[in-house]
Amino acid sequence: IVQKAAIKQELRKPRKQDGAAVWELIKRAGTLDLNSAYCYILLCDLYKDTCLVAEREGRIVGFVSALRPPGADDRLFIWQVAVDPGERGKGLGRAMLERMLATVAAEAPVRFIEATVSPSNTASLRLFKAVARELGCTFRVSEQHGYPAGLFPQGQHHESEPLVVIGPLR
Ligand SMILES: CC(=O)NCC[C@H](N)C(=O)O
Repeated sequence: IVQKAAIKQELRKPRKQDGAAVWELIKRAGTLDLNSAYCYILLCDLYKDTCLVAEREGRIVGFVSALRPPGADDRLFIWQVAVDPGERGKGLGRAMLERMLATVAAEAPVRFIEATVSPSNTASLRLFKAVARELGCTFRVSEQHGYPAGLFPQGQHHESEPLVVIGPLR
């Protein structure tokens, strides 16, 4: 039996000093939209209450950015979930989302967790489905919502980003 390697990392709120390492992680992850380093420094500073990093032996190996959409105070929009390629398959993504939910819900109730996930990002879809199962509530993908490919600049050939909705959470 292959024992799942014990996950030895710390999940914590980011600091602006983590921004550059988060940018490097997103670049390594390769499946996400790489935002500017400035964007990640700002997220780790001004949005630290709804962001989280996983640090292992001094390296940033995981990151989640989220926000409360203005005017929808019972929703939590998960922007990016990034796991270092070397740390995949150990439940880190799920551990980070569960910690994020627990932290944010302690401040104010969360009834719906939302995200956009491209069809090719099957690992991310599996992760959100697992979180929905864990929470005992429905998971659905709404093609009408989210960000269709047509919203992106022609030359980028960006995939569509359908909206994933988990909830209502009990
Ligand atoms: C949940 C998640 O990681 N979504 C990714 C959205 C988008 N492609 C991005 O990378 O920001």
